Amino acid sequence: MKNSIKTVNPYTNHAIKTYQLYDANTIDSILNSAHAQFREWRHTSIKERCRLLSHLAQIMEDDKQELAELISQEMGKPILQSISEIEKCQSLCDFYAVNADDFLADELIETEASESFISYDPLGVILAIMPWNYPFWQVMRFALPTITAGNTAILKHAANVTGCAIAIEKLFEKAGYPKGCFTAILADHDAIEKLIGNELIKAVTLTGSENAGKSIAATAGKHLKKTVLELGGNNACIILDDADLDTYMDTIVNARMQNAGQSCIAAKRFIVTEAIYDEFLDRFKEKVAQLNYGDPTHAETTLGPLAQKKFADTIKKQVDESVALGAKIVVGNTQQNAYFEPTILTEITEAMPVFKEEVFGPVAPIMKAKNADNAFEIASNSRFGLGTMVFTQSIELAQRHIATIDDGAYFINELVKSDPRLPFGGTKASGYGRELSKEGIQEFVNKKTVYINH
Ligand SMILES: O=CCCC(=O)O
Repeated sequence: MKNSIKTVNPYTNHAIKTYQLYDANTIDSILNSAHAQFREWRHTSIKERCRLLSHLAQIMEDDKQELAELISQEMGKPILQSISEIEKCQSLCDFYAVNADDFLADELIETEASESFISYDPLGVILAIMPWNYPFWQVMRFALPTITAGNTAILKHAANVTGCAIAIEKLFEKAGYPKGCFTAILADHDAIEKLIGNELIKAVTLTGSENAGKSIAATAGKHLKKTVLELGGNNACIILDDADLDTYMDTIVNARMQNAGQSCIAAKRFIVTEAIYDEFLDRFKEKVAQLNYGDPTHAETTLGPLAQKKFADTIKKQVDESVALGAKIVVGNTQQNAYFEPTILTEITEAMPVFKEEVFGPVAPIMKAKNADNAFEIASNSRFGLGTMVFTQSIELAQRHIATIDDGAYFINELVKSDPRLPFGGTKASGYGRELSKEGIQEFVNKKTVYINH
């Protein structure tokens, strides 16, 4: 069994660093220390927790360039997008620093009692298993509300972003969080399974693939532990005849191509009504041709490699299988190591991998729909349920579908995106539970009923 992790820069293919996995004793002592800290931390005031959030935002501001460079080096994200990722983490600190007090305040409910209310109490040590595609944001999205609610956190990050995991732990330390509030562990799957079974772990959250979600939820279920799962997506992007392409074409292309397409909420199926189809395809092609592939550390780069060569291999297979089933390549479909050329495909059927599977890279299958009803019908044919977006000037028509979309999000004239103020999460094979907003900070709490007669 491997007992080390080697990180590799996907653009240069050069090794970055080797890390030893933690042994069982080290993991035990981290868990004990997180638990010991929880017993203290749960009694700190919300005011103090919010002060630390603001301090954390300031430290990220000071270290922004260095942190962003680490993201770009470990997973190939273009530097300006890495900087935005750090800034989004700062905005999340700011959001909870202002709102946590309200979100966690006792909620009075009138009954026959002299007083009755819900008290939002922390649970204990929460384990997070996080992915590499937004290596700071996804971790902070879990950690900031969870810790601010009075829990402590242990992170098992994706191996290819181990440097980011350690940098995040250091950020919490530098911001003044007590030791044990947030700790990263370097561990393999077996160690994680064992950890989930430990009585000191009170709940588990995972952002990752559907299979990883099923496996972690099964283990957690065996031990009756709560899980929050944010899994894959296959978001439809519907373009209706009256879409305002002048205004939204950049947004639409960005919905698929940002982060080299490696986003759970990316637009992964474009469903375009007949009358606008040809114009849309031409304009999409034109924008894709303007993407600038290159060194992720250069500011002019807008498209980086995929985070690992094996991810590009998977995409190549999904595209080739779709082509064998009749898809037509308009542009793209070449691969070189971790680079996968932005690819546009047409003549798509619902049996093809590019339609029914999540394709985690810069691949845009574009389908023709007869009309709006047909477009929404095709869009709904997915096992996944993260989000749907529609571009149209017929707002009333789009609004009529609010009740019929089964996903966790529905965006009209905007790409599906996460926002600290809004709940984030999916349905069906995309998982369950919500992150961000008031919903997110109330996921890992005991909503305790308190009933008092004087
Ligand atoms: O991969 C999922 C996207 C994450 C986000 O934007 O919050």
